[in-house]
Amino acid sequence: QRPNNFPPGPPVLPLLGNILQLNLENPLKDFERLRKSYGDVYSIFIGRKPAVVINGMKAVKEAIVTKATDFAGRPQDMFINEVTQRKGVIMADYGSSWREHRRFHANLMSSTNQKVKPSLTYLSLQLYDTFPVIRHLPLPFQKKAFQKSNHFFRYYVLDNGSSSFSEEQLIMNSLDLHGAGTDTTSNSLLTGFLYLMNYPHIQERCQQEIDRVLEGNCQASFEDRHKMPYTQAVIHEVQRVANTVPTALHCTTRDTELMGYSIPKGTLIIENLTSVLNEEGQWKFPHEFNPENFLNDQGEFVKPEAFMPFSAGPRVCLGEGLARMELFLMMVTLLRKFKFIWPEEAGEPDFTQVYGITMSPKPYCMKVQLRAPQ
Ligand code: HEM
Repeated sequence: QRPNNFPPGPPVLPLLGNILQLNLENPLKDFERLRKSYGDVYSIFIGRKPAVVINGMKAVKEAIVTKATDFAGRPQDMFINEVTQRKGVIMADYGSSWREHRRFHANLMSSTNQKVKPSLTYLSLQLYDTFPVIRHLPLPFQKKAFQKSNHFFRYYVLDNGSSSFSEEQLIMNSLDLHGAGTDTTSNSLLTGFLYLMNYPHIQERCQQEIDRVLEGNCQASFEDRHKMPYTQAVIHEVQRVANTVPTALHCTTRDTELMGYSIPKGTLIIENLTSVLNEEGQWKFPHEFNPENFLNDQGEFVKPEAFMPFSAGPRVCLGEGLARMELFLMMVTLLRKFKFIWPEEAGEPDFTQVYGITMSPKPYCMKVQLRAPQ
């Protein structure tokens, strides 16, 4: 039974709840269908466990920004909590350990993020784990990676006397950052190049802008983005359609209210970010790939409020700054050097995403042509 004044939802079967009404391989269409019947805030039962699904910018904002701390918890009774032993940042509940670790990483990132190089601390950890072969190569990067990783570990162990810092926490935190930071950025890039190959006029317009702004410079810097409104709009539009993290799981930290409904403490919250990124009324072209979604009539870059691929509020993505920098520098550097072509023999492109904690495009082939030096 739904508690008093709980958000409405479909009829519930004993023990099974609503799981027969959800396609567990990809529930996003079901979430949208249920929204049409029950509104922006509704409830479903996953077995016997109630969950509230929050859709659309207005409701999502009220929950995670206006009522920020009320909705900043993470569920603690799931299988993943056993695996992570309730440590780390991502699945840690709202509380002092989460706060201390989040602050530690945020400080480390921002103190070193002033220039591009410092993010090597994180990048090197990721690269080192992803491509173990680099350990055996005599690359200058090797030494840097080691120094930076050592810096990270030393900083963690020495500079933090608090009780929530421990070796187990360090391991879980490293795994969290590795997990959260690799698939997300690389899947966004994969989606980006899939679209750019199939919208060659958009790719060319980016290249013209990049050539013009970087003329005479050997490298792009993150600051150059202010001079590249069109490329910025394209990268943001890529993130919008890539919808890389389609939902975020939260948990209420106290009895609270949302859009007039009552939600008890400890309720699982499914924040449907997909429903914001393609919400009608928020975007000029919600259902197509179109950089105009981020450009005003003067061709200037503008970021609508509904652009929330990193979520918002206290649990907003910790790596947002790093991810935005990575996406910009990688896209600009690659587009400057190469032309990306959809191979004729590949037939019609399939833009359907494969559902998961992170969404990815289906595997595809690309033709890469070196551009004449600009
Ligand atoms: C395009 C790339 C990325 C996207 C779209 C993305 C998106 C997200 C989203 C939607 C969340 C959940 C927020 C919530 O619960 O409301 C999240 C959390 C998180 N992300 Fe990212 N992310 C990206 C890259 C990164 C990178 C590069 C890192 C770090 C190296 C990172 C670290 C984290 C961490 C640690 C959390 C958990 C924060 C917390 O629970 O307090 N992410 N991200």
